[in-house]
Amino acid sequence: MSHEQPGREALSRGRRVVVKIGSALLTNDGRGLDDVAIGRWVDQIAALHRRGVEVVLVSSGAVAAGMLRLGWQARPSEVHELQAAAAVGQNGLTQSYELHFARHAILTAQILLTHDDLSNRKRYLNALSALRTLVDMRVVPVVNENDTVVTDEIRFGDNDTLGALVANLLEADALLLLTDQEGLFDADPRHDPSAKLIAEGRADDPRLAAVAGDGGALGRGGMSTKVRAARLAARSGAVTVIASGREPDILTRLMDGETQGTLLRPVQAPLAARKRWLAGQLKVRGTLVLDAGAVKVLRERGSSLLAVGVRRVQGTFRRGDMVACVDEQGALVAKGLANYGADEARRIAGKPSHQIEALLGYVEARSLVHRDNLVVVRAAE
Ligand SMILES: Nc1ncnc2c1ncn2[C@@H]1O[C@H](COP(=O)(O)OP(=O)(O)O)[C@@H](O)[C@H]1O
Ligand SMILES: N[C@@H](CCC(=O)OP(=O)(O)O)C(=O)O
Repeated sequence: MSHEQPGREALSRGRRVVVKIGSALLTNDGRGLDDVAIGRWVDQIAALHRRGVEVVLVSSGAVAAGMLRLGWQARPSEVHELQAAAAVGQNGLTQSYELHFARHAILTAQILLTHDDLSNRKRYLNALSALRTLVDMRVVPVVNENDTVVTDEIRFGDNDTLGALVANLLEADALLLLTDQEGLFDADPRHDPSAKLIAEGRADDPRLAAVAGDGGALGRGGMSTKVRAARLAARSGAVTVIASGREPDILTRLMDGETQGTLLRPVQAPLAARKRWLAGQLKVRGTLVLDAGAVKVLRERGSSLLAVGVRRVQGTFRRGDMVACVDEQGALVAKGLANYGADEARRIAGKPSHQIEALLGYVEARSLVHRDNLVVVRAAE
Protein backbone atom coordinates (compact mmCIF):
# COMPACT_ATOMS: atom_id res chain seq x y z
CA MET A 1 0.00 0.00 0.00
CA SER A 2 1.48 3.35 -0.94
CA HIS A 3 0.74 5.98 1.63
CA GLU A 4 2.49 9.29 2.06
CA GLN A 5 3.89 9.54 5.58
CA PRO A 6 3.25 12.91 7.17
CA GLY A 7 6.27 14.51 8.88
CA ARG A 8 6.98 17.93 10.41
CA GLU A 9 5.36 19.69 7.44
CA ALA A 10 2.07 18.19 8.69
CA LEU A 11 2.46 20.57 11.62
CA SER A 12 3.04 23.75 9.61
CA ARG A 13 0.11 22.79 7.38
CA GLY A 14 -2.01 21.61 10.32
CA ARG A 15 -5.41 23.21 10.79
CA ARG A 16 -6.55 21.29 13.85
CA VAL A 17 -4.44 20.14 16.78
CA VAL A 18 -4.96 18.53 20.15
CA VAL A 19 -2.57 19.83 22.81
CA LYS A 20 -2.16 17.72 25.94
CA ILE A 21 -0.48 19.15 29.01
CA GLY A 22 0.64 16.63 31.63
CA SER A 23 0.35 16.73 35.41
CA ALA A 24 4.08 16.95 36.14
CA LEU A 25 4.37 20.07 34.03
CA LEU A 26 1.18 21.79 35.11
CA THR A 27 1.92 21.53 38.78
CA ASN A 28 5.56 22.43 38.46
CA ASP A 29 6.49 19.07 39.90
CA GLY A 30 4.02 19.18 42.73
CA ARG A 31 4.24 22.82 43.77
CA GLY A 32 0.61 23.67 42.96
CA LEU A 33 -0.81 24.78 39.63
CA ASP A 34 1.84 26.74 37.78
CA ASP A 35 -0.28 29.70 36.82
CA VAL A 36 2.56 31.57 35.09
CA ALA A 37 3.34 28.59 32.86
CA ILE A 38 -0.37 28.07 32.13
CA GLY A 39 -0.52 31.71 31.03
CA ARG A 40 2.36 31.12 28.59
CA TRP A 41 0.75 28.06 27.00
CA VAL A 42 -2.52 29.93 26.72
CA ASP A 43 -0.71 32.84 24.98
CA GLN A 44 0.69 30.38 22.42
CA ILE A 45 -2.66 28.68 21.88
CA ALA A 46 -4.24 32.11 21.40
CA ALA A 47 -1.58 32.94 18.78
CA LEU A 48 -2.39 29.70 16.92
CA HIS A 49 -6.09 30.44 17.25
CA ARG A 50 -5.55 33.87 15.63
CA ARG A 51 -3.84 32.11 12.71
CA GLY A 52 -6.97 30.03 12.23
CA VAL A 53 -5.62 26.82 13.77
CA GLU A 54 -8.29 25.00 15.79
CA VAL A 55 -6.95 23.88 19.15
CA VAL A 56 -8.49 21.46 21.61
CA LEU A 57 -6.71 21.31 24.93
CA VAL A 58 -6.51 18.16 27.03
CA SER A 59 -5.33 19.18 30.45
CA SER A 60 -4.35 16.97 33.36
CA GLY A 61 -3.60 18.34 36.79
CA ALA A 62 -6.94 18.04 38.59
CA VAL A 63 -5.77 15.41 41.07
CA ALA A 64 -2.36 17.01 41.56
CA ALA A 65 -3.86 20.49 42.04
CA GLY A 66 -6.54 19.12 44.38
CA MET A 67 -3.92 17.34 46.49
CA LEU A 68 -2.07 20.58 46.98
CA ARG A 69 -5.21 22.52 47.84
CA LEU A 70 -6.20 19.85 50.38
CA GLY A 71 -2.70 19.81 51.87
CA TRP A 72 -2.02 16.17 50.95
CA GLN A 73 1.62 15.27 50.44
CA ALA A 74 1.26 12.08 48.40
CA ARG A 75 -1.09 11.02 45.63
CA PRO A 76 -3.82 9.01 47.36
CA SER A 77 -4.40 5.44 46.32
CA GLU A 78 -8.05 5.19 47.45
CA VAL A 79 -10.47 5.85 44.61
CA HIS A 80 -12.80 8.07 46.67
CA GLU A 81 -9.84 10.24 47.73
CA LEU A 82 -8.67 10.57 44.13
CA GLN A 83 -12.19 11.52 43.15
CA ALA A 84 -12.37 14.14 45.89
CA ALA A 85 -8.97 15.61 44.96
CA ALA A 86 -9.96 15.75 41.30
CA ALA A 87 -13.21 17.56 42.12
CA VAL A 88 -11.38 20.21 44.13
CA GLY A 89 -8.53 20.53 41.64
CA GLN A 90 -10.64 20.70 38.50
CA ASN A 91 -12.13 23.96 39.76
CA GLY A 92 -8.70 25.52 40.02
CA LEU A 93 -7.76 24.30 36.56
CA THR A 94 -10.90 25.68 34.93
CA GLN A 95 -10.49 29.00 36.68
CA SER A 96 -6.90 29.38 35.58
CA TYR A 97 -7.59 28.57 31.90
CA GLU A 98 -10.70 30.72 31.82
CA LEU A 99 -8.89 33.77 33.18
CA HIS A 100 -5.90 33.43 30.86
CA PHE A 101 -7.98 32.85 27.72
CA ALA A 102 -10.18 35.82 28.69
CA ARG A 103 -7.08 38.07 28.28
CA HIS A 104 -7.27 37.09 24.61
CA ALA A 105 -11.07 37.35 24.44
CA ILE A 106 -11.31 33.60 23.81
CA LEU A 107 -14.06 31.52 25.38
CA THR A 108 -13.28 28.13 26.87
CA ALA A 109 -15.57 25.16 27.53
CA GLN A 110 -15.02 22.44 30.10
CA ILE A 111 -15.51 18.90 28.76
CA LEU A 112 -15.18 16.06 31.24
CA LEU A 113 -15.27 12.66 29.57
CA THR A 114 -15.39 9.11 30.81
CA HIS A 115 -14.43 5.95 29.03
CA ASP A 116 -18.14 5.17 28.57
CA ASP A 117 -18.66 8.43 26.70
CA LEU A 118 -16.33 7.25 23.99
CA SER A 119 -17.15 3.53 24.02
CA ASN A 120 -20.92 3.85 23.73
CA ARG A 121 -21.47 4.67 20.07
CA LYS A 122 -24.37 7.07 20.71
CA ARG A 123 -22.53 9.00 23.41
CA TYR A 124 -19.42 9.03 21.23
CA LEU A 125 -21.39 10.67 18.42
CA ASN A 126 -22.85 13.16 20.94
CA ALA A 127 -19.41 14.05 22.25
CA LEU A 128 -18.23 14.48 18.69
CA SER A 129 -21.00 16.86 17.71
CA ALA A 130 -20.61 18.91 20.90
CA LEU A 131 -16.85 19.24 20.35
CA ARG A 132 -17.28 20.08 16.68
CA THR A 133 -19.86 22.74 17.48
CA LEU A 134 -17.57 24.36 20.04
CA VAL A 135 -14.59 24.31 17.70
CA ASP A 136 -16.70 25.79 14.89
CA MET A 137 -17.76 28.56 17.27
CA ARG A 138 -14.06 29.29 17.89
CA VAL A 139 -14.30 28.21 21.53
CA VAL A 140 -11.30 26.34 22.99
CA PRO A 141 -12.53 23.12 24.64
CA VAL A 142 -10.55 22.11 27.72
CA VAL A 143 -10.91 18.35 28.15
CA ASN A 144 -10.08 16.12 31.09
CA GLU A 145 -11.20 12.75 32.32
CA ASN A 146 -14.24 12.99 34.59
CA ASP A 147 -12.23 11.63 37.52
CA THR A 148 -14.98 12.21 40.06
CA VAL A 149 -17.25 9.56 38.57
CA VAL A 150 -14.85 7.02 37.13
CA THR A 151 -13.68 3.92 38.92
CA ASP A 152 -10.51 1.99 38.19
CA GLU A 153 -12.37 -0.45 35.99
CA ILE A 154 -13.57 2.16 33.54
CA ARG A 155 -10.91 4.84 33.52
CA PHE A 156 -8.55 5.97 30.78
CA GLY A 157 -6.17 6.65 33.67
CA ASP A 158 -3.75 8.75 31.72
CA ASN A 159 -4.57 11.72 29.59
CA ASP A 160 -2.21 10.70 26.80
CA THR A 161 -4.74 8.05 25.76
CA LEU A 162 -7.60 10.50 26.17
CA GLY A 163 -5.72 13.04 24.01
CA ALA A 164 -5.25 10.46 21.26
CA LEU A 165 -8.91 9.47 21.31
CA VAL A 166 -9.91 13.13 21.08
CA ALA A 167 -7.49 13.53 18.14
CA ASN A 168 -9.22 10.54 16.49
CA LEU A 169 -12.64 11.91 17.25
CA LEU A 170 -11.92 15.26 15.63
CA GLU A 171 -9.57 13.89 12.94
CA ALA A 172 -6.91 16.32 14.12
CA ASP A 173 -3.72 16.76 12.08
CA ALA A 174 -1.51 16.55 15.15
CA LEU A 175 -1.39 15.53 18.79
CA LEU A 176 1.10 17.60 20.78
CA LEU A 177 2.02 16.00 24.11
CA LEU A 178 3.72 18.51 26.38
CA THR A 179 5.63 17.02 29.25
CA ASP A 180 8.56 17.71 31.57
CA GLN A 181 11.18 16.12 29.28
CA GLU A 182 12.43 17.30 25.90
CA GLY A 183 10.88 14.26 24.28
CA LEU A 184 11.34 10.51 24.16
CA PHE A 185 14.87 9.41 25.04
CA ASP A 186 16.46 6.06 24.30
CA ALA A 187 16.35 5.41 28.08
CA ASP A 188 14.60 7.15 30.99
CA PRO A 189 16.74 10.30 31.56
CA ARG A 190 15.74 10.30 35.25
CA HIS A 191 17.83 7.17 35.68
CA ASP A 192 20.31 7.36 32.81
CA PRO A 193 22.06 10.71 32.31
CA SER A 194 23.63 9.54 29.03
CA ALA A 195 20.21 8.93 27.43
CA LYS A 196 19.78 10.51 24.00
CA LEU A 197 16.76 12.22 22.52
CA ILE A 198 14.99 10.38 19.69
CA ALA A 199 14.11 13.10 17.17
CA GLU A 200 11.82 11.08 14.98
CA GLY A 201 10.29 7.66 14.55
CA ARG A 202 7.34 5.62 13.36
CA ALA A 203 4.44 5.60 15.77
CA ASP A 204 4.17 1.81 15.50
CA ASP A 205 7.88 1.02 15.96
CA PRO A 206 8.05 -1.58 18.77
CA ARG A 207 11.57 -0.39 19.69
CA LEU A 208 10.11 2.90 20.89
CA ALA A 209 7.62 1.16 23.15
CA ALA A 210 10.56 -0.82 24.56
CA VAL A 211 12.56 2.26 25.65
CA ALA A 212 9.57 4.20 27.01
CA GLY A 213 9.30 3.87 30.77
CA ASP A 214 6.90 4.87 33.54
CA GLY A 215 6.06 8.32 34.78
CA GLY A 216 6.88 10.31 37.89
CA ALA A 217 5.01 10.46 41.19
CA LEU A 218 2.40 12.95 40.00
CA GLY A 219 1.46 11.85 36.55
CA ARG A 220 0.40 8.35 35.70
CA GLY A 221 1.41 7.27 32.27
CA GLY A 222 5.04 8.20 31.70
CA MET A 223 6.46 7.74 28.20
CA SER A 224 4.92 4.35 27.56
CA THR A 225 1.40 5.80 27.41
CA LYS A 226 2.70 8.60 25.15
CA VAL A 227 4.09 6.13 22.64
CA ARG A 228 0.85 4.17 22.80
CA ALA A 229 -1.11 7.40 22.32
CA ALA A 230 0.97 8.14 19.20
CA ARG A 231 -0.05 4.75 17.82
CA LEU A 232 -3.72 5.44 18.55
CA ALA A 233 -3.52 8.94 17.04
CA ALA A 234 -1.87 7.51 13.93
CA ARG A 235 -5.06 5.58 13.20
CA SER A 236 -6.72 8.77 12.05
CA GLY A 237 -3.53 9.93 10.33
CA ALA A 238 -2.36 12.36 13.05
CA VAL A 239 1.33 12.95 13.75
CA THR A 240 2.31 13.06 17.42
CA VAL A 241 5.01 15.19 18.99
CA ILE A 242 6.27 14.64 22.52
CA ALA A 243 8.00 17.84 23.61
CA SER A 244 8.96 19.91 26.61
CA GLY A 245 6.34 22.34 27.81
CA ARG A 246 9.16 24.28 29.51
CA GLU A 247 10.73 25.23 26.17
CA PRO A 248 9.71 28.84 25.36
CA ASP A 249 7.03 29.16 22.65
CA ILE A 250 7.12 25.42 22.08
CA LEU A 251 3.64 25.19 20.58
CA THR A 252 4.04 28.00 18.05
CA ARG A 253 7.56 26.83 17.15
CA LEU A 254 6.36 23.27 16.55
CA MET A 255 3.50 24.53 14.42
CA ASP A 256 6.04 26.56 12.42
CA GLY A 257 7.70 23.24 11.59
CA GLU A 258 10.72 23.70 13.89
CA THR A 259 12.55 20.52 14.91
CA GLN A 260 11.79 20.09 18.60
CA GLY A 261 11.01 17.05 20.72
CA THR A 262 10.18 13.63 19.29
CA LEU A 263 8.01 13.36 16.18
CA LEU A 264 6.12 10.09 15.75
CA ARG A 265 4.76 9.56 12.25
CA PRO A 266 1.73 7.52 11.25
CA VAL A 267 2.62 4.86 8.71
CA GLN A 268 -0.67 3.25 7.83
CA ALA A 269 -3.34 4.95 5.77
CA PRO A 270 -5.95 6.31 8.18
CA LEU A 271 -8.68 3.86 9.22
CA ALA A 272 -12.30 4.72 8.46
CA ALA A 273 -14.05 6.43 11.37
CA ARG A 274 -16.13 3.43 12.42
CA LYS A 275 -13.13 1.09 12.44
CA ARG A 276 -11.19 3.66 14.41
CA TRP A 277 -13.90 3.84 16.99
CA LEU A 278 -13.74 0.07 17.23
CA ALA A 279 -9.97 0.05 17.49
CA GLY A 280 -10.08 2.65 20.27
CA GLN A 281 -12.21 0.42 22.48
CA LEU A 282 -10.11 -0.46 25.48
CA LYS A 283 -12.37 -2.93 27.25
CA VAL A 284 -12.18 -6.43 25.81
CA ARG A 285 -14.61 -8.89 27.40
CA GLY A 286 -13.46 -12.20 25.99
CA THR A 287 -11.07 -14.01 23.68
CA LEU A 288 -11.52 -16.17 20.61
CA VAL A 289 -8.57 -18.44 19.83
CA LEU A 290 -8.36 -18.84 16.04
CA ASP A 291 -6.89 -21.60 13.93
CA ALA A 292 -4.18 -20.78 11.40
CA GLY A 293 -6.61 -20.60 8.47
CA ALA A 294 -8.80 -18.02 10.17
CA VAL A 295 -5.74 -15.94 11.15
CA LYS A 296 -4.66 -15.92 7.51
CA VAL A 297 -7.99 -14.82 6.01
CA LEU A 298 -8.47 -12.12 8.63
CA ARG A 299 -4.97 -10.73 8.08
CA GLU A 300 -4.79 -11.10 4.33
CA ARG A 301 -8.33 -10.56 3.19
CA GLY A 302 -10.03 -8.73 6.06
CA SER A 303 -12.78 -11.38 5.97
CA SER A 304 -15.50 -11.87 8.57
CA LEU A 305 -14.67 -14.38 11.28
CA LEU A 306 -16.69 -17.58 10.95
CA ALA A 307 -17.25 -19.93 13.88
CA VAL A 308 -15.52 -22.73 11.98
CA GLY A 309 -12.14 -21.00 12.44
CA VAL A 310 -12.49 -20.65 16.21
CA ARG A 311 -10.72 -23.27 18.34
CA ARG A 312 -11.58 -22.00 21.82
CA VAL A 313 -13.71 -19.33 23.49
CA GLN A 314 -12.55 -17.67 26.70
CA GLY A 315 -14.26 -15.24 29.06
CA THR A 316 -17.80 -14.07 29.58
CA PHE A 317 -19.24 -11.75 26.98
CA ARG A 318 -22.56 -10.87 25.47
CA ARG A 319 -23.62 -10.26 21.89
CA GLY A 320 -22.24 -6.86 20.86
CA ASP A 321 -19.28 -6.94 23.31
CA MET A 322 -15.70 -6.44 22.18
CA VAL A 323 -13.62 -9.61 21.95
CA ALA A 324 -9.96 -10.18 21.17
CA CYS A 325 -9.07 -12.65 18.40
CA VAL A 326 -5.73 -14.32 19.08
CA ASP A 327 -3.72 -16.99 17.31
CA GLU A 328 -2.89 -20.29 18.98
CA GLN A 329 0.27 -18.79 20.47
CA GLY A 330 -1.80 -16.06 22.08
CA ALA A 331 -0.69 -13.19 19.78
CA LEU A 332 -3.40 -10.60 19.14
CA VAL A 333 -4.72 -10.71 15.57
CA ALA A 334 -7.87 -8.59 15.64
CA LYS A 335 -10.52 -7.03 17.82
CA GLY A 336 -14.20 -7.02 17.02
CA LEU A 337 -17.78 -7.06 18.21
CA ALA A 338 -19.16 -10.55 18.77
CA ASN A 339 -22.44 -11.52 17.11
CA TYR A 340 -22.99 -14.20 19.75
CA GLY A 341 -22.53 -14.28 23.50
CA ALA A 342 -19.82 -16.51 25.00
CA ASP A 343 -22.10 -19.49 25.72
CA GLU A 344 -23.47 -19.58 22.18
CA ALA A 345 -19.99 -18.99 20.75
CA ARG A 346 -18.71 -22.04 22.66
CA ARG A 347 -21.46 -24.15 21.16
CA ILE A 348 -20.82 -23.12 17.56
CA ALA A 349 -17.00 -22.87 17.72
CA GLY A 350 -15.36 -25.06 15.10
CA LYS A 351 -18.67 -25.66 13.31
CA PRO A 352 -19.64 -24.52 9.81
CA SER A 353 -22.17 -21.67 9.64
CA HIS A 354 -24.95 -23.78 8.12
CA GLN A 355 -25.09 -25.79 11.36
CA ILE A 356 -25.73 -22.76 13.57
CA GLU A 357 -29.49 -23.09 13.41
CA ALA A 358 -29.43 -26.76 14.33
CA LEU A 359 -27.01 -26.09 17.20
CA LEU A 360 -28.68 -23.02 18.71
CA GLY A 361 -32.22 -23.16 17.39
CA TYR A 362 -31.83 -19.77 15.71
CA VAL A 363 -29.35 -17.81 13.58
CA GLU A 364 -28.30 -14.38 14.81
CA ALA A 365 -25.74 -13.94 12.03
CA ARG A 366 -23.69 -16.13 9.69
CA SER A 367 -20.40 -14.90 11.10
CA LEU A 368 -19.18 -14.80 14.67
CA VAL A 369 -17.67 -11.34 14.02
CA HIS A 370 -18.66 -9.42 10.89
CA ARG A 371 -15.83 -7.78 8.96
CA ASP A 372 -17.43 -4.30 9.35
CA ASN A 373 -17.07 -4.75 13.10
CA LEU A 374 -13.55 -6.18 13.00
CA VAL A 375 -10.20 -4.41 13.11
CA VAL A 376 -7.05 -6.31 12.32
CA VAL A 377 -4.35 -5.29 14.78
CA ARG A 378 -0.74 -4.53 13.78
CA ALA A 379 2.16 -6.29 15.46
CA ALA A 380 3.02 -3.73 18.18
CA GLU A 381 -0.51 -3.13 19.47
N1 LIG B 1 12.50 6.88 27.46
C1 LIG B 1 12.09 7.93 28.16
N2 LIG B 1 12.32 9.18 27.69
C2 LIG B 1 11.92 10.27 28.39
N3 LIG B 1 11.25 10.21 29.56
C3 LIG B 1 10.96 9.00 30.07
C4 LIG B 1 11.37 7.79 29.39
N4 LIG B 1 10.94 6.74 30.11
C5 LIG B 1 10.29 7.24 31.17
N5 LIG B 1 10.29 8.59 31.19
C6 LIG B 1 9.69 9.42 32.23
O1 LIG B 1 8.38 9.87 31.81
C7 LIG B 1 8.11 11.09 32.52
C8 LIG B 1 6.99 11.85 31.84
O2 LIG B 1 5.79 11.19 32.03
P1 LIG B 1 4.73 11.63 33.15
O3 LIG B 1 5.40 11.77 34.48
O4 LIG B 1 3.55 10.74 33.04
O5 LIG B 1 4.40 13.10 32.67
P2 LIG B 1 3.07 13.80 32.18
O6 LIG B 1 2.37 14.18 33.44
O7 LIG B 1 3.62 14.95 31.43
O8 LIG B 1 2.28 12.86 31.34
C9 LIG B 1 9.43 11.81 32.50
O9 LIG B 1 9.57 12.68 33.57
C10 LIG B 1 10.48 10.69 32.51
O10 LIG B 1 11.11 10.52 33.75
N1 LIG C 1 -7.33 13.22 34.91
C1 LIG C 1 -6.14 13.29 35.73
C2 LIG C 1 -4.94 13.20 34.85
C3 LIG C 1 -4.30 11.87 34.85
C4 LIG C 1 -2.80 12.09 34.63
O1 LIG C 1 -2.10 12.42 35.55
O2 LIG C 1 -2.46 12.05 33.36
P1 LIG C 1 -0.96 12.35 32.80
O3 LIG C 1 -0.75 13.79 32.82
O4 LIG C 1 -1.07 11.83 31.42
O5 LIG C 1 0.02 11.58 33.59
C5 LIG C 1 -6.06 14.64 36.44
O6 LIG C 1 -6.56 15.65 35.96
O7 LIG C 1 -5.45 14.67 37.51
